[in-house]
Amino acid sequence: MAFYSRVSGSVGMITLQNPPVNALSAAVRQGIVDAMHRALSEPEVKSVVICGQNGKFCGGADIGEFGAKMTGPPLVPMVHLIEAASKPVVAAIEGIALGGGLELALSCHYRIAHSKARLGFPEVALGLLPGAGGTQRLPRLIGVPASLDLITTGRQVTAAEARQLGIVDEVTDLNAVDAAVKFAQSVADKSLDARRISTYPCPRPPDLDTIFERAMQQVRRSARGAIAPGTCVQAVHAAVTLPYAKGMERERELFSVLFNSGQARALQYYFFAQRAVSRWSTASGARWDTSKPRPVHKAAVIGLGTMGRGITVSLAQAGFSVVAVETQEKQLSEAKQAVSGMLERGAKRRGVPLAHDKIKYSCSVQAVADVDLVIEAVFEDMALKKTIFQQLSAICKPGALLCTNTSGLDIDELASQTQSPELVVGMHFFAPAHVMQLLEVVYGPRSSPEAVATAMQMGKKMGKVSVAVGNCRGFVGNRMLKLYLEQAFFLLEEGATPEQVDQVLEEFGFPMGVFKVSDLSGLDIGWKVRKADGLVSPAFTGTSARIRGGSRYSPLGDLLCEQGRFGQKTGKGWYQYDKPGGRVAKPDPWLFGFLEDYRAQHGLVARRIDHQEVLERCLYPLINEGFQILQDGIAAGPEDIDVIYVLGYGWPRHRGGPMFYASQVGLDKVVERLEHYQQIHPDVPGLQPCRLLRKLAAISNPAIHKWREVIQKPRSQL
Ligand SMILES: CCCCCC/C=C/CC(=O)SCCNC(=O)CCNC(=O)[C@H](O)C(C)(C)COP(=O)(O)OP(=O)(O)OC[C@H]1O[C@@H](n2cnc3c(N)ncnc32)[C@H](O)[C@@H]1OP(=O)(O)O
Repeated sequence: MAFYSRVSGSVGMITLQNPPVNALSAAVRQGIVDAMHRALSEPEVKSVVICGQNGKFCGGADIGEFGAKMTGPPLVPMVHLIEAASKPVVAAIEGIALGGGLELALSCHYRIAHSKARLGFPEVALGLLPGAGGTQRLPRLIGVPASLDLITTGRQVTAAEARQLGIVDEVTDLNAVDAAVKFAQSVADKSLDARRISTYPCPRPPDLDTIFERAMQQVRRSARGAIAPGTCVQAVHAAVTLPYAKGMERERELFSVLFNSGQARALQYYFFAQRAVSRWSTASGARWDTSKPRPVHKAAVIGLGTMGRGITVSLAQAGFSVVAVETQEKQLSEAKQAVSGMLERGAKRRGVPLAHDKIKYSCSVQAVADVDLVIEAVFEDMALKKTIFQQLSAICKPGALLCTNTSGLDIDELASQTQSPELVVGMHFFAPAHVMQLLEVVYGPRSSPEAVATAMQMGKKMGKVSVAVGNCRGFVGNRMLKLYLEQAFFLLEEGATPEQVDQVLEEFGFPMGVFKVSDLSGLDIGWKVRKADGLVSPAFTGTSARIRGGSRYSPLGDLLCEQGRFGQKTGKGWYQYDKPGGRVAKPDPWLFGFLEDYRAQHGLVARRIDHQEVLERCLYPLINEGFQILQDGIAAGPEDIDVIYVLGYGWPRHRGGPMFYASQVGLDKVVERLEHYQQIHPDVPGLQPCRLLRKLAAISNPAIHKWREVIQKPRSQL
C-alpha cells in the first residue's frame, strides 16, 4: 500500500509501503492514486513528496504479479496523473529507483537522491522494456545515446552519475526525505510548465541514424538471441521520431510483444530461481533457515594451479585472511606473481584497495593449522586428495571445515579420510574462479547442516550464487554435461562436423558451441578422468572400441588426445588455431579426413543431420539427466539445476535453464523425441526417458513451480 500523511503543514507525503523493495503492486498503485487525489484536493497542501519506506524508494513493478490477471490501477495512467498534477511533486530517492520505480520518479517534477542511491532500468534483464513511459521520458531528459546505454544494458547508475546525466536535480548525503520536503516547500509556488518531461522535445543529434544503427549492431552482438535489447532500441527510436502520445502507443505495442513472449517468462522465472536457491534444503531435510553457519575469518587454499589461484583471489577480495599453500618453491613463487597480477587488475577495475596483505604464502601444509576453513584445489586425483585430507584432518584445529574443489569426485570418500566427516563438503568453483559467479556446494551423506550453511554463506560473501547439491559423480553440472558431450561425439560419428554442431548450439544462444568450449578448456582434462575411470585402454580395439559397459561409447576425444590435440593450448583440437594458445577457431581439414577414416574403419556411413536433430540430441539427454537428478534427490528443485546451467555452463538466460526450457517445449514432446531417438540408438541409455520425466509428462505438463509436489524426497541420511 501507500501511506498518506501531511508534514510541515503544507507538504503532502506519499510513502510506498511494500517490503522488501516497495514494488509497485496493485495495492501500492491504488494507494498512490488515492493519495495523489487527496493531496490535490486538500487546499492546505502546496506540494507533494513521494518516498519509500525503510530507505528504499521503489524496486519497480511487482514481478510476482506478472503472471496473474492485472488488477488495480495501471502504471501508465498513474504516472500521467502525477505528471499532470497542478502541485509540484518531488521524488525522494533513497536506496533504489529501478524500473517502474524510476518511471515513477521521472513522472515527478523534481528528483532529490541520496548519495548512496542507485537508479536504473533493469527491465531488459527480465525480457521487458520500461513500459510506463521510461523509453519516452528518459531520452527527452538525458538524450538518446545515454538513454540507449541505460535502457538496453540495464546498467544501474549511482546518484552522482544520475546527477551528471541530468536524471536527478539534487544529491544529498543527509536524509533525502527531509531534503525533499524542504525542496518541495521551496518550489511550492513555482510554475510547472518546464517540469513535465513528456512535454520536452526529444533531442535529435545530427548523426541519429548512425547512433541507432550502432546500437542495434551492439545489441545483436551481445544479446545472443535475446529479443528485449533490440526492442528497447526500437522503443527509444520512437521517442525521437514520434510525438509523445504516439511514442507512448509504440512503447505499449512493443512492451506487449515482449511481455507475452516466452523469453520474458523465462527471464522472470530465472530472476526468482536465482533468489530461490539461497533457500536451500538437502535430501535429508536440513534447511537454510534452521542451519547456522560457523564463523570464518581465516581460510586456506591448498594447491595454487589455475583454480587455486582464482579461489585465493576471490577469498582475499571478499576480505578473508588467506593462507595459500603450494608444495614447491618455484610453483609458489609463480602463483604469488599470478595472484598479485589478478588482484591488481581486479582492484583497478573495481576501484577498491588492493588485498595483497590478506594473503600469506607457504610451502608447508602445516601453515593451515589455525584456519577456520580449508579449500583443497589440487589435481583431480583421488589418491592425492585422500592423502591431503588425512593430513588436514591431523593438522587443522578442531571444528575447521575441510572443503574440496573437486569437480565430480566422491565427497564421502574424502570425508572418510578425516576424523570429522561431518565437516567435509565440496566447494566446486568454476573457472576462472575469481570471475565465475557459480558455486556448487556439495554435501555428502555425513556433511552436517552447519557445514553446508557455512559453505553457502562463504560463497555468498565471495559474491557467488551458491547452489547446494547432493553427492554423486559429477554432481549436477558435470553429470548432465557428460550426456551432452556424449551426444555431440555421436553426432560426429554419424556425419556431423564440429562447426555444424557448434553453430546450432550458438544459434540456440550458448556463447560457444560444445567443441569450441572443449578446445578452450582442454581435451586432456576429460581424457585424464576417462583414463582414471578405466575407459581408455589399448585393449579396447575392433568391435569393443565403441562400447563400454555394454553401452555405446565414442573414443573420438581419446583419439584426438593421443595425437597431442588438446585444444587451444596445443593449437589443435576439434579446430585448428594459428598457434598454441591461439583463440580463433578455424575448421581443420585434417579433422575431416580423420573423421572419414574413423567412420570407414568402424563401418559407419555418414548421413545428413539436420538442425533439429543436433539440438534435440544434444539438449534432451542433458535435460533427461536433470530429471534423473531431481528423482535421485541430488538437486532440491528445477531452479537449482537451471541456475547452475545459466551461471556455470553458458545456458542462455532468456531460455530460463534446461528444466524451464523443457517445460516450455512441453515434457510430453521431450519424452516423445527421446523415445524416437532411443529406438534408433537402443545402445544409448541416456536416451531412455527417466521415471520422473515420464510421470510429469503424463500429468499433462504441470507448471514448473508444481514439480516439487511430484518429486518424492529420498529418505533422510543425516
Ligand atoms: C502488467 C504489468 C505492466 C507493467 C508495466 C510497467 C513495467 C514496468 C517494468 C518493471 O518495473 S519490471 C521490474 C523492474 N525492477 C527490477 O527488475 C528490480 C529487480 N530487483 C532487483 O534488482 C533486486 O531485487 C534489488 C531491488 C536491487 C534488491 O536487491 P537485493 O540484493 O537487496 O535483494 P534481493 O534478494 O534481490 O531481493 C529481495 C526480495 O525482493 C524481491 N524483489 C525484488 N525486486 C522485486 C520486484 N520488482 N518485484 C517483486 N519482488 C521483488 C526478491 O524476489 C527478493 O524476494 P525473496 O522472497 O526475499 O527472495
